[in-house]
Amino acid sequence: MHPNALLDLATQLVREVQKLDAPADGLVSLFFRKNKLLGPRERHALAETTYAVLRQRLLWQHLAQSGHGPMERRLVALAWQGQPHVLAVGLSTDESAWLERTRQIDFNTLPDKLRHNLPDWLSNALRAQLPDEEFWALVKSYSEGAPLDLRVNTLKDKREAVLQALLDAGQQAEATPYSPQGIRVHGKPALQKMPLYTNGHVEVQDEGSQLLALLTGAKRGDMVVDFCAGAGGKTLALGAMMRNTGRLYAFDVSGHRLDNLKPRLARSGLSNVYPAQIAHERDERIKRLSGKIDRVLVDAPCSGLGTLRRNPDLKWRQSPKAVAELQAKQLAILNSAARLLKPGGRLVYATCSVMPAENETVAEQFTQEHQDFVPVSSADLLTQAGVANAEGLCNAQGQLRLWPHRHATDGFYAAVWEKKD
Ligand SMILES: C[S@@+](CC[C@H](N)C(=O)[O-])C[C@H]1O[C@@H](n2cnc3c(N)ncnc32)[C@H](O)[C@@H]1O
Repeated sequence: MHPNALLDLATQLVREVQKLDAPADGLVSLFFRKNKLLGPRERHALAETTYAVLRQRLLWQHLAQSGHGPMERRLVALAWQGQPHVLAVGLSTDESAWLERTRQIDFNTLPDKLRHNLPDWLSNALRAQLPDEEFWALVKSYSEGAPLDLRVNTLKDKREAVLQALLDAGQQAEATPYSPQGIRVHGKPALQKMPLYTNGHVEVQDEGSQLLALLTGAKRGDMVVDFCAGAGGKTLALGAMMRNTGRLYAFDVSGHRLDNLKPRLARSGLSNVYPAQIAHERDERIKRLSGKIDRVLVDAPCSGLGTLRRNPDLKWRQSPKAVAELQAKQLAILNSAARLLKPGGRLVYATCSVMPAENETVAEQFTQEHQDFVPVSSADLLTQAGVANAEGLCNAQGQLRLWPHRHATDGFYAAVWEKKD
């Protein structure tokens, strides 16, 4: 495609995504479905440029003020991630001269806000939790993107064997430092074409997610509920921990998300999973299973603010009001899910958020209101599950608290309780 046409399409895509009225990943996929002539390399350039605009939106908007022409075209020029010749050929002489002038600016001299590219409410919430140096390390991690983590399906294979197969196929990969089932792959392999993937030996799953599943301690013969199962990332991990025995209910209010679990289940070889759409957290099905379940995982709907490496649009699409609304929902779901547990059973509450309002605050309120649930240290449970240096993954209360800049995972949180006998 001619550079002019490619820059025009990039401008259109950035205009769509900048409306911030829908998740960026969905808008990018939709755009590619509508523009079938784009080749893989062009798609990559457009997607990466769009994400680069979102990641450093305040900086680019500030620099774009000095240029001419449509704002989105200026943002594309500033954040361009494709081949340099596209800009060299596609931009006018004036545009090229302007871009060159912006490149002379030393970004380190700019105000903090243009360097961290976060809305005030979010930077304040992060700074309240992290010393200055760590805050900037976190900001840096956001612009580096996320690695590709795989979880080995232990029903079908062993981590060492999968790792060797990947290395033999010329991939750069290594065992993840914490999860005993994890492999981190560098570069962008065509995973979906690999037999290891199509035959269900591996699934894509952030190392942090793998640790959440481990916290449940689900084992052979257990009755387990994955309350907010979605497309089943954690369901699959739980089913493998249970060695395909017992009964694993995968509940979600979204039938569409549960539908996405089906092909993954087929690949995984699991036959102990019972997906079921529920109307809400107080659905009749939940009442019927009350007091019968050994392990409940509540992977609650959350702001997703722990996933900014992958979803930079969320920092512009979320708000303090949305976080407060989510907190109320999270407590309602947790309270309802807790009723499922039998005495001695274990409850895990998890989010992919770094906001205390969705994490420690929810856990504290639950503990205060449920004298029959005793908090359990995630650090101890992870150590028992064979995770090295588990203390370093947890907050002062022993709850799992993962950070991209510290642990190279998404920002996950988990609190665990056991129901008194
Ligand atoms: C963080 S996502 C789950 C991700 C999933 N566990 C995984 O590992 O792929 C949260 C899920 O909660 C679901 N959800 C929202 N409200 C719910 C409710 N009241 N009861 C059960 N699930 C709910 C959403 O549809 C969404 O799929």
